[in-house]
Amino acid sequence: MENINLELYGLTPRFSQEATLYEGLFIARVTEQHRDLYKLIGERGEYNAAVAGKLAYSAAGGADFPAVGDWVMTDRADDSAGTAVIRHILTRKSLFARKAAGTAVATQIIAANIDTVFICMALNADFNLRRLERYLTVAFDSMAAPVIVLTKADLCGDLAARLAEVSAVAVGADTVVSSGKEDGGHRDILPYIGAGKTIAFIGSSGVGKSTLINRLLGKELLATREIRADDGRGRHTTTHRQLLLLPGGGIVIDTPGMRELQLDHGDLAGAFADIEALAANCKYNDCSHTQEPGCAVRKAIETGALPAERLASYEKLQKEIGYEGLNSRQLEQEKIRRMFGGLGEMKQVMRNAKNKHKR
Ligand SMILES: Nc1nc2c(ncn2[C@@H]2O[C@H](COP(=O)(O)OP(=O)(O)OP(=O)(O)O)[C@@H](O)[C@H]2O)c(=O)[nH]1
Ligand SMILES: [Zn+2]
Repeated sequence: MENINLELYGLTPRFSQEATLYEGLFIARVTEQHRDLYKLIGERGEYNAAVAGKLAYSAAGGADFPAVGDWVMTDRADDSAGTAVIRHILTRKSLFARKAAGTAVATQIIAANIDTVFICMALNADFNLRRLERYLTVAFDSMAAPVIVLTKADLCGDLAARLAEVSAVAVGADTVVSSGKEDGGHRDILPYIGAGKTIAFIGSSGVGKSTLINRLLGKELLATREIRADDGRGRHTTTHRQLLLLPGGGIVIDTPGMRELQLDHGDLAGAFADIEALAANCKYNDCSHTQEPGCAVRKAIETGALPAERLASYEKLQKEIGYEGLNSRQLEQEKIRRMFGGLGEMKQVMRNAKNKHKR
């Protein structure tokens, strides 16, 4: 019987404490998800589990389903006598979610309990400040701490200029530079990684996420682009765990969902703290920053303190989030299953959501 130190997998007193509420059940972390089947790591090692019928039945559009990174309570400590059953999900400290296709409110949880998310953007043709703003919005919404990683520094002729541009949009997030081509080219991200801390990488395809993860793992576990091209079997040909321990300490989550993360939820207030701060000085509380007198935002654009494109992308994202209104965190916390029990309650939720975005 193995004896696993779950702290290495990110177990903290806060989760242990919550687990004591469920006497007779066993705590474990989700390391892989394959449709309805989950792979978990528990005190006795890895085992397979499925979701309890009751949990599945009450799950509202996926927000109540476990995802990679979740801490869960199961009915057995291993699967030696059959697949275990997941009975509860412990309260998430962060989560990445997306709207399930074709539905208005159903949310699919992509990954949970990530401490730090590295937003990767390459310093070549991929470089796009507007996209960076969108990723920051998603990251702030998740409650994971964002760190911007500018990759492929070896392909950049004017690093200082790029850094200056990024610093104008990177409100509240650190920025580091990496180069996958150079030995130790990932050293600047190391201070953000430590034992028991869970990290993840997001960013466009091809920016070098797998390359960075392989560096951290110290081996070519993930197929990077040239390897994939060779064998023609498509991405991620090497079957790999979706939650992995790093040899130097820490846990990396890399699921297909994280890689394809759509930019549909976001916390504008976090990603656009500069605009929110300016707006606090507008003469009118509900200033739309279009033609109202005493608008501090427009004034900042006139004086050049705020780039006009930044306000434009703020407005665009605001519109996109708009009526959808509810961010993933609200969905999680308020449990839509109960919220949409009655129309009156739903209206109240919409009102709250609208007020939230007005602030
Ligand atoms: N010049 C240069 N190339 C790099 C660097 N990092 C990665 N690459 C190359 O960029 C390509 C894509 O890298 P990947 O690590 O597969 O990118 P990814 O972000 O994991 O891509 P997806 O798996 O599609 O999401 C590969 O050919 C890498 O060798 C870098 O710092 N400099
Ligand atoms: Zn204004």
